[in-house]
Amino acid sequence: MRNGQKSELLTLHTRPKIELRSAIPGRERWDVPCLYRRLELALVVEHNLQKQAGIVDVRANPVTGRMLVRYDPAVLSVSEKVKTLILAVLDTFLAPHTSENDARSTELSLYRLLQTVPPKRQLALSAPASSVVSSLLQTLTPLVFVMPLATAISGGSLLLTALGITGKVPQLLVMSSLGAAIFGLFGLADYYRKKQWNALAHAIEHDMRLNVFAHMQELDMASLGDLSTGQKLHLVVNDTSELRTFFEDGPHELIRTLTAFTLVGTAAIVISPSLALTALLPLPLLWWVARYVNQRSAPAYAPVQEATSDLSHLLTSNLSGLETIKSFTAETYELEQVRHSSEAVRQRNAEAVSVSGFLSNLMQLAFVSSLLLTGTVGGVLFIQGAISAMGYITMVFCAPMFLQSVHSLDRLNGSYQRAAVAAQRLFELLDTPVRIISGHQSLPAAEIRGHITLQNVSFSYDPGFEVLHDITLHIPANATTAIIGPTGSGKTTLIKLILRFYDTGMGHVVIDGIDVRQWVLHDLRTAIGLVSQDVYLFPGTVHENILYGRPDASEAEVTEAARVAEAHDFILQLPQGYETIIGERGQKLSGGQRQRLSIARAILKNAPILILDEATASVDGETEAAIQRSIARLSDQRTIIIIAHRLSTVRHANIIYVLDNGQLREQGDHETLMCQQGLYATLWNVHNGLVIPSPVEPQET
Ligand SMILES: Nc1ncnc2c1ncn2[C@@H]1O[C@H](COP(=O)(O)OP(=O)(O)OP(=O)(O)O)[C@@H](O)[C@H]1O
Repeated sequence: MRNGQKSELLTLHTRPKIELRSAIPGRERWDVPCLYRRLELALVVEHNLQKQAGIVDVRANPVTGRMLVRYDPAVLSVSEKVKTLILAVLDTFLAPHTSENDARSTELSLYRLLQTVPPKRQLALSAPASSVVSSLLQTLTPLVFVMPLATAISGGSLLLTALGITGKVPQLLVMSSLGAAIFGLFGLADYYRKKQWNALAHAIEHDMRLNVFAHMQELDMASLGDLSTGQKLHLVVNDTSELRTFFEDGPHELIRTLTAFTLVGTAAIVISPSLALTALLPLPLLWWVARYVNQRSAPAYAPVQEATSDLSHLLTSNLSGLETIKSFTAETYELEQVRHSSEAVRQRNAEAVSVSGFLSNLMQLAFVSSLLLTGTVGGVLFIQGAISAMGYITMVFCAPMFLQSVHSLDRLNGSYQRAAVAAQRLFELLDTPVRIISGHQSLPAAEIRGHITLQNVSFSYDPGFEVLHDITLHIPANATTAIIGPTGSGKTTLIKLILRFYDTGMGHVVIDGIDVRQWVLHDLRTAIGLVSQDVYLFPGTVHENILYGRPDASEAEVTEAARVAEAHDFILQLPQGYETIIGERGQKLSGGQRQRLSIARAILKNAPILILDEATASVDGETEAAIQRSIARLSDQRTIIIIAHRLSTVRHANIIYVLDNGQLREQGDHETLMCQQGLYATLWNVHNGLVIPSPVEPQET
């Protein structure tokens, strides 16, 4: 960040003024003047506001000084809450010390990013070197025209005459050939330069994308829980590509500008100091016009971007809710919404084109005026004999390149800032420590017996809100254990602790006598087959999805796993059987079919511990009973844990644990628990319609 911007940040630490422009439930547009022309602040505020609970999406626009906030009305019911959040985030980043730290950390991030470049040693050297060569040649390209022209109108080249080439026509031919050679060389050098920077930029993007993705995979659920899928995607795709965009052009633009300044400036001073001064004269004017145009042409397009973003948001939500729209016969209403939104894009675009057309003419006018000034003053100096024809022509041809640099430097600044903020966001994630550290105790799956013990386990997702309280229980090997309890009682949480998606706050989870924290994480998770509540299937074929459980399994093993999961018959009825493509998240299958595929996948994994978390909730009773029978046959070779709300599913389990509100209330087999006449018996009776649940009793399990 520039010093000027730093001080700008420092001066703005009084409470910012913000004003609501428009609001509909779930979406508000705010005027936030302190964001105006402060790209970096806008990006940082946008990033941090997005992390707040209830905020769905934020667009902070430094060009208009406005902010669009999409939020979840269920969490942030009133506008005042959104306002409080915006002010809290602004306060944090406008406070003097924080701003400076933030500026420093942005710069540090870019510096850290540059440190990742040297390992790409060859590219790190060849890209800047090719830029220097290409820039030198580009600065010389005006000579392609200057040399023949000067030869034709002057008395000929003294140098060529001295070399024995006399006569204007031969000299003209030599000059033209030399010019063509320079131009040709520049073409080659620039082609090579583009390839080098492109390769380096893509290598940086590729490495960063892989690092960030790998780190996301390693991070525990608690660290990632703050980021929405959209934000994760933004980091992996958009922020990394922001770095590539900068490296593709930014450093080369800088080298080119410096080369043009140095070469043309030196040439101008050698030819005539007064002409050099003349060439510099229009610079302040041009700088001012370039800034004016850049600052105003972006605002002209900002409303177009906002309208386009609104339209795409509307389309995305409409297209994903097509079934709901149809069921409420709201097609006409939705079409009107889209028509209105699309019309806004068209109108704003027309307005933007008329403004930007004017601004581009203004820029051209400033550019031509600058050239005319140099040309006129140079012409006067030539007439007075202060400079030669060659010098005059050289300046007239070189000045445009010199002056153009001013325009590109201003653009470069914007691209640099976007890359610096993207780098900061990426390093912020990479710096998030991995909290679930693998242990050193290695245990091959074949040697695992599958005794699981929870010793005085307490756990909370958020400090102060304990969801499991002092649980001690034993899950025997080669038997079926059921965990039941009312919704939200902590059943899934308990499973997550066994898998080490989270670590216990207090107490121990022990498998085969070893604390799970001592296990090699890979071994632990390989030893457990999980069918979770939220079935996730990959967009591919049925066969590929089952094979995900054990990629080296044979055809026969895949079919056998499908049979055990009662999936084989329905798979054969699909259009292409096992080769049927099941669509995104398996959307071409019914809920029950999806569940059976995920059971088959877990069975194929053939892990010594199999956990079924509401795995048969969406299949009919008959199919469920068949799956139960198949799984029961597996239970003498492995530990099976079943979580189910349908109590008939767990009736035959060897041991049933009843959780209630994070506490272990009862344990025993079905008969024992029924005799106890406690919570289990009540739930069983409710389940079988023997008791009508009262509002104070648990409604269902
Ligand atoms: N990632 C999370 N962050 C914060 N709280 C959570 C998280 N996941 C679950 N909880 C809370 O922990 C408690 C137990 O949730 P859990 O999913 O373990 O219940 P459950 O018994 O499996 O419920 P269900 O039968 O509805 O699946 C609930 O109060 C829930 O709100």
